[in-house]
Amino acid sequence: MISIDTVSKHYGIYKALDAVSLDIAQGEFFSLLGPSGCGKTTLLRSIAGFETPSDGTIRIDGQEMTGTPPNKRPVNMVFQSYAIFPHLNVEANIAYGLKKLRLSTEEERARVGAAIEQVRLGNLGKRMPNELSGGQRQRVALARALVMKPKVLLLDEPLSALDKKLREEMQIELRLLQKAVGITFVLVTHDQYEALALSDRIAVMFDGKIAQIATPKEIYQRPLTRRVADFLGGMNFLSARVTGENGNRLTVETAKFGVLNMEKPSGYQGNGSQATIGIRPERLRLLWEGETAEHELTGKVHNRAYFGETTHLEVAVEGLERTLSMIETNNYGADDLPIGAEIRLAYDPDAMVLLGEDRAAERIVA
Ligand SMILES: Nc1ncnc2c1ncn2[C@@H]1O[C@H](COP(=O)(O)OP(=O)(O)OP(=O)(O)O)[C@@H](O)[C@H]1O
Repeated sequence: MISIDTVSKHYGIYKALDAVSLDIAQGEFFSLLGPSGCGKTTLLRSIAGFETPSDGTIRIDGQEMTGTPPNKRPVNMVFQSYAIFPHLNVEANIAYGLKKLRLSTEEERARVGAAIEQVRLGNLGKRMPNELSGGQRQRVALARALVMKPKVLLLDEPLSALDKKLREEMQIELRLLQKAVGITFVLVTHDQYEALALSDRIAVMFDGKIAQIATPKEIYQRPLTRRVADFLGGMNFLSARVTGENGNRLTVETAKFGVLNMEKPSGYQGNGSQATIGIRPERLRLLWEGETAEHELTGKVHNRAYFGETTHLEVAVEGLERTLSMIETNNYGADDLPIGAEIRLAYDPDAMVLLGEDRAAERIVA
């Protein structure tokens, strides 16, 4: 549906995008995720036609887009600051873009009505923007884009102006809406939870480059590098040493987690090299008295933070340079563990991932 082939964008000698390639399928909910300045907005704006790549090509639906202005592309963009007209009511705002299509009054009314239904604005059609909540205004912005029946909807941090609770509600709705309308959605966000909750696939970007493209589960559970792992959530990093190689598997020795057989990561350095292993905090589990596990460690509670539904523990383990972070749901009493308490914890070697090297990026055009 969208095919991006070695697209670069230079601002003077600065590389905002550096040879980015990716394909987005018809009907996919695809997110561009990364920290501020990584180039995700530049990429989205290039798809929309608001930026012209310095190099590379963008195809939409098989059509090369170079030289095609934004209003001639089969895409529509929803912005962070939902640009709706304050002097027009909801219906007139949604109908605005349709005027140039010169539809019959009935058809225009039907399309506006359908869009209002899609975003569940119900009977608010006659309201003025200043009589709407932030979430409702964002729905108007969405309806305004959907009413044009684009093949692709581009969303630039559309929910970032909303408060946390409303944002979470809108995330669920956005996902349902996308499945209902079947349009390809491309979302830009720096919020990893938003990307995980909404997307079919995510591209994580750093320094103008794609670091990894995968499904939410894969990118969270099997990050390719330390930087991707870190950006997607909490991760315990352990040093290790590679001592053997067999096909795409490596034997890896760790200080406290024994000898592990792991998948070879990208950028693998060779036998004998130092390696980094990651395990997510929620994949370490407290063992209570009488409980045993095949793989366990002992340690001491170094710090504890109560978060209502969960408690985060920092556990000092002798022989490890750093404390281990753990997240426990508060059913069993982790929230009452005193600092200094001796504990045992279980780990699952299958939840551990061998991380590849992050390559240093150069953003100045040579
Ligand atoms: N018109 C411009 N002129 C010069 N540099 C620009 C221009 N637009 C963007 N940049 C730079 O290109 C880089 C990528 O910008 P971009 O807006 O794509 O980042 P982003 O990942 O979307 O970040 P944010 O989340 O902060 O918007 C940034 O370092 C930015 O300063």
